[in-house]
Amino acid sequence: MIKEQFVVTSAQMRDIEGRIFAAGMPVAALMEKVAGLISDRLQVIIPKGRCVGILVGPGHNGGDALVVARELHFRGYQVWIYQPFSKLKELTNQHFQYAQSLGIPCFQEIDKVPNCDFLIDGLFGFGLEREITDYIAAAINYFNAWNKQIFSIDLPSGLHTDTGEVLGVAIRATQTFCLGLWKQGLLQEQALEYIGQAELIDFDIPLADIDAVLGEVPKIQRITQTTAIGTLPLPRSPITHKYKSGHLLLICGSRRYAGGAILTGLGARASGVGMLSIAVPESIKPLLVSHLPEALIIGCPETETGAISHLPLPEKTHLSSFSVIACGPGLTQDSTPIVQQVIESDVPLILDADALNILAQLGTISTLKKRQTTTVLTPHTGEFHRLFPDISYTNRVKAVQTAAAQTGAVVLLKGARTAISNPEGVVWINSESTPALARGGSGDVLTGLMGGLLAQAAIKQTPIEDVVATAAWWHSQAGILAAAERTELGVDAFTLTQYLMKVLLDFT
Ligand SMILES: NC(=O)C1=CN([C@@H]2O[C@H](COP(=O)(O)OP(=O)(O)OC[C@H]3O[C@@H](n4cnc5c(N)ncnc54)[C@H](O)[C@@H]3O)[C@@H](O)[C@H]2O)[C@@H](O)CC1
Ligand SMILES: Nc1ncnc2c1ncn2[C@@H]1O[C@H](COP(=O)(O)OP(=O)(O)O)[C@@H](O)[C@H]1O
Ligand SMILES: [K+]
Repeated sequence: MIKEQFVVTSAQMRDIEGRIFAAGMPVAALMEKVAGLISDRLQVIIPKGRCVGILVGPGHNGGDALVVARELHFRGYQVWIYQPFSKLKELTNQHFQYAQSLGIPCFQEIDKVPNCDFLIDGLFGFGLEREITDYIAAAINYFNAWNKQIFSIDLPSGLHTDTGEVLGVAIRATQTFCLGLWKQGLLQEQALEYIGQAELIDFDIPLADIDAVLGEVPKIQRITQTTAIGTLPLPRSPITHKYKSGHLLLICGSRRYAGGAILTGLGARASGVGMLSIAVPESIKPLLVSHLPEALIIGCPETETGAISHLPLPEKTHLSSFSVIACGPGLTQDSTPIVQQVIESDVPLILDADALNILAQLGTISTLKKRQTTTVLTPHTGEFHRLFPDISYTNRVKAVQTAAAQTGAVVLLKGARTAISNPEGVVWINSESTPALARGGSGDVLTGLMGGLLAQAAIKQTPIEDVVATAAWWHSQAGILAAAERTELGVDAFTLTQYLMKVLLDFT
């Protein structure tokens, strides 16, 4: 495991730091080390000599900020301190005394602070334990209203370390320097607008201390480039052949939603899967053939609404010749028998979009409980609510853990920070994405991509949830790359499929 993968609660961070201090590392030394790293980063970002306002809280987050104030002061920045608290922790108080002895202007009153273009938020870190009220809340609102660049130490002050919810009011940071290990709250959707650009400041926490607190297999992990790339079926064996790179069956599309089938097919194509079969209603078969000449397009009998009525394949035996089946994009809700058929098959299965809506109608838990092989569900929040009406999805980590435990499936809940859980409750969070993906069709692309990767993984026995996490990572990295080159308005689902390959060229 690498540092970037771990995700901790405030209690776990407290325990980990407690082990470091118990082993002999003086608190003040760690603070000096951490704040020194932050000061180095800030000197790269903030032009020399500029005015910098330091917001200091009563705890060690404030202590960090005071060390930063001292260092920037010596480096020639115009520093002032706003410190409105009457009682400070001992170490924080010492740093405050010293800053004052250096002649750094310190203000207790909000209306006395001079204007400046850069603010350092050292009010609260992972020790925030209750709602922020009265004059501190007023101060946070005041500084937010400046609309200046704010750099938060560890967390934007006011965010709950574990859930990311705003405790009354919170600093809207331009950048957040998360200390040591990613805090769980920084990976929650509701925190995103307060975090700004987040980066991890590694201060050499021994892995032994992390393992001692989080255990061998941590419950929650951040998907990282390293883990994602490591899971890809690369490099290929020189003696491979098309059947050794998996055979994926997509069951998707309808006369009404032909595009969904094409997008899913293009996502699958980008995965590198060896053999791709796509079952669609007969009437749109020519369309698929023209877009995906390499795929085996299976024209199916269709209902009068233009949905697949049944698969023309001979019963089950044929289905089991596929490594993976991905079913749902553009299917419409008139294809219930197909969804029942694939659920009853013994083939690893991804259900998305309308297949999920049909599953919800059939009864999520009762229908899935018969399945013995791999099932992956990829709902967005709306589909999730239909599938699991009594699971709240405000805490998305808990939501996917509960859904996965109840169904025995791997559950991926799509969104700005996609969360994935396996039935044992191990959760992966995709912590980097782009709102450019929030457009119709981009979920279809993910389904195809994931199906193709799973089909290849079946050959290599790669754990299912690692492959699902890699698909989510690859998909969002393609969105990020496309948005960088075409703006966040320029990433339609078809374009997204074209960027999937570019991502790998960057990372491999
Ligand atoms: N533990 C350590 O020695 C280290 C901690 N670090 C820094 O210290 C921070 C944790 O320090 P602390 O544990 O002191 O906690 P914080 O500095 O996050 O602040 C908690 C303090 O604020 C008070 N407080 C909490 N909620 C409040 C509210 N709503 N209104 C008013 N006061 C409130 C608490 O009573 C406590 O004194 C980390 O986020 C990080 O910035 C790093 O320097 C590494 C070393
Ligand atoms: N605000 C956002 N930021 C980043 N990614 C997002 C955001 N909103 C949605 N997404 C991603 O976009 C895709 C949308 O999928 P979905 O809702 O299934 O679309 P469709 O069903 O139309 O294909 C998912 O991969 C989801 O994670
Ligand atoms: K802070």
